[in-house]
Amino acid sequence: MGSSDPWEQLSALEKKASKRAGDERLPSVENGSACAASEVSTSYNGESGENFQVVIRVRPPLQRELEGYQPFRNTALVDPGQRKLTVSENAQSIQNGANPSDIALAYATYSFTFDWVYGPDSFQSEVYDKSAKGTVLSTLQGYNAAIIAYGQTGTGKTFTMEGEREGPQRGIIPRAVEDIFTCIESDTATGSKYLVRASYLQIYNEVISDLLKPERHNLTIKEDKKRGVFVDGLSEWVVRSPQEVYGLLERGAMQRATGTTKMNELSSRSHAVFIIIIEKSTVTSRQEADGDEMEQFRGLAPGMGRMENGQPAGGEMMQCVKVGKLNLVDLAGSERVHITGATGKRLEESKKINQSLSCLGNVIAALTDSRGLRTHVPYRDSKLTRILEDSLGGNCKTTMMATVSPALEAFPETVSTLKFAHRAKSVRNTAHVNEDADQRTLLRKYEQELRKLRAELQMRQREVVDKRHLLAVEEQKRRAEADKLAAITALEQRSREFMREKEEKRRLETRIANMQSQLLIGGSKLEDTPVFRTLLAREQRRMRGEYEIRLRELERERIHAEQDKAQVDRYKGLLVKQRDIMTGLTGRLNERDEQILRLQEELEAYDSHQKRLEDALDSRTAELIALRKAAVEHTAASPIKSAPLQSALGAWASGPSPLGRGSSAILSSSSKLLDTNGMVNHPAALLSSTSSDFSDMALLERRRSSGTAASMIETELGALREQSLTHVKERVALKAILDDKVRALISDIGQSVAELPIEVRQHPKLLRQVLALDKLVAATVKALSSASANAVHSS
Ligand SMILES: Nc1ncnc2c1ncn2[C@@H]1O[C@H](COP(=O)(O)OP(=O)(O)OP(=O)(O)O)[C@@H](O)[C@H]1O
Repeated sequence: MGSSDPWEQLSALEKKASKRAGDERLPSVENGSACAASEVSTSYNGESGENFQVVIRVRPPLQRELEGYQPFRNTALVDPGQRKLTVSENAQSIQNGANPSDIALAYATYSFTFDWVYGPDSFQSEVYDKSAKGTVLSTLQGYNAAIIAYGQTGTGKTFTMEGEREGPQRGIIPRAVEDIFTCIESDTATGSKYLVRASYLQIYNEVISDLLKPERHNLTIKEDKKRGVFVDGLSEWVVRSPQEVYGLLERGAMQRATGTTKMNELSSRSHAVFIIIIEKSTVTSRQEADGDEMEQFRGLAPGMGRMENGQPAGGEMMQCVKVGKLNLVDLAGSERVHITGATGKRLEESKKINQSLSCLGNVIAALTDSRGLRTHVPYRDSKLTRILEDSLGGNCKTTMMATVSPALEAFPETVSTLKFAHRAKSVRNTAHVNEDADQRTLLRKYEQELRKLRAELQMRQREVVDKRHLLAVEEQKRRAEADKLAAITALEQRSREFMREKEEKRRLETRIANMQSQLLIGGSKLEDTPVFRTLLAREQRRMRGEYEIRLRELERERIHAEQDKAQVDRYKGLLVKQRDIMTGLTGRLNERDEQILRLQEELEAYDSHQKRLEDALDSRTAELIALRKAAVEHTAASPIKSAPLQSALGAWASGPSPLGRGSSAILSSSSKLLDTNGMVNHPAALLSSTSSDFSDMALLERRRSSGTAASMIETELGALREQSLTHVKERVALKAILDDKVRALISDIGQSVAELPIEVRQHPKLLRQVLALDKLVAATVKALSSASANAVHSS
């Protein structure tokens, strides 16, 4: 399909489809042919599927159409009773009684029947009640439902879907929201619960955005078995009243892309989908429930799901959750760009809108393929068709609301819309109730969360009760202790009183005894009478008994009090001891921590110091090896042998060649300590080998090989002697040259200098240089003389 204009594409599709179906009578706007209204009507007269309704709404003429450069001419004739709409370029004549078939001969004339046709005078309430209400309310039963407004730009899609928020001009969305909440409120069945949430998205230039969370942009569409097709990352808002939904709608409307076009001052430039998801939970007894659909439900309400003798108590209660989804779709209006004169951004928008509407046309065409093959439905060709996949030919009760203009200037678009809508009438949907068989609904999650929270609350309450009990016991204990203290104080007081009484009694007894000793009864003292004595003895016994009992009691109480005090003291002592131990332990732990930290730091410092030393050692070792090697080579190559240097080199320097056996042994020994890259493998070992053990190693090497290589040494010695003699000769010759020729040369120079002019002769540098040269020659001759003597001596 080359063109991006949906009208043209639809016509092409119509032509194709009609050819396939062998239906040549279908009208075609593009080829200008027209057919009789009755014929057209008959050809389209199939019953629409119950789950896919198509209705048409003709809006009243707009001011712009009434006041246009041409006088307004109506093209739409509505017959609501017959659910029939006739559109004609000469509708006026038909309205005046002319036969539509006759008019169709000269003017393009079409007749269609739909599930409902609304004329320009229709009310919003009428449209909603007859064509939307049923679809909307089916969502409360767990069905998917969709209302899709389709039509040319400026024909009343937004007016029909949204209208005004209040008053009689309220559109389908506000009325649907009201109805949903009214139904929920009026559902008084016990156990019925609802959870309603809403989302709002737009597809603008093929990009899906969340209108309620604008930062969520460029969302992707996903599909899974449970949820069907859904927009990943789209925000969902739980709503509890129509007002909350209106709030969301207003927020979303502010984000929605709109613009002014030639056809509509506030044209929607995006497809908008307002989604309402309703989860309904009902509780029924198992007997009433369908085994497959219901899920055992326990714990939502007291007594539910109780088991008695392994049988459900009083009929086991079941929870059933149904999920209904309502898609309210306000499509962006299609337009013929060459007529509307769109340019720049508007042109791009229009292209994208037309493109996605073309995809919608393709999907409808595929779904209504007259061959009934439906091999491939191109849902994935656009975001719009992908989102509406369920609503078009899927699990959904869908109402397509096609809007048209009555104006003659919009006649081609009107015819195209009607053809598209009529084709859509053949779409068949299969709607079924969505049961939450796998417990994934939000409602269930909320309920589970609620149950968990309630259980937690109960536990907390129990804990609070326990704590209260503990507090009461502690209060009792505190009071008992206070009482005990009071009792002890009282006892001490009583004890003191008792002692006082006892003292008083003794005093009285003494007084009585004193007084009685004065009395005489029948010639004898009163106390001496037997009656008196008996009485006194009895009284004394009684009093003693009483006092003894009282004393025993007091003693018992005292012991008790002392024991309690001792116990308290013991506990106190223990606690103090434990506290001291803890304090001590904490102190020691802190000390240990500090010590460990200090040690750690020291260790680190030592490590880095050691590292530095090792590095220094490595470089020194390398230097030493290089120096020794250079010295050996130098000694071997030099004709002059310095005794101190040779003794310093020790065994290194001895050998027949500049790199003789001694030095090669050392070098091979040191090379063992170097890896293939010449890196020092073990610096400490190398140091000890190079500083003192190299000569030992060379000697050892010599000893080891002395037995076997004695002859080799002899040969080497002979060669050395010869070499030495040659050197002696060379030195003697050199000495003679220096003595004769150089001295003579110097005296010549001296004479030449003496002959020079006085100012040149007195030049300090020249004289000094001649003297220095003379001295140098003398020293060299001397050195050569002693070296020759030594060489002669040693050889
Ligand atoms: N049935 C109607 N009764 C009265 N006025 C209507 C009706 N339908 C549409 N209108 C008016 O027509 C104009 C265009 O309508 P609307 O914006 O709803 O068109 P649209 O199809 O949504 O356009 P677009 O696709 O460009 O967004 C508005 O001013 C609206 O009030």
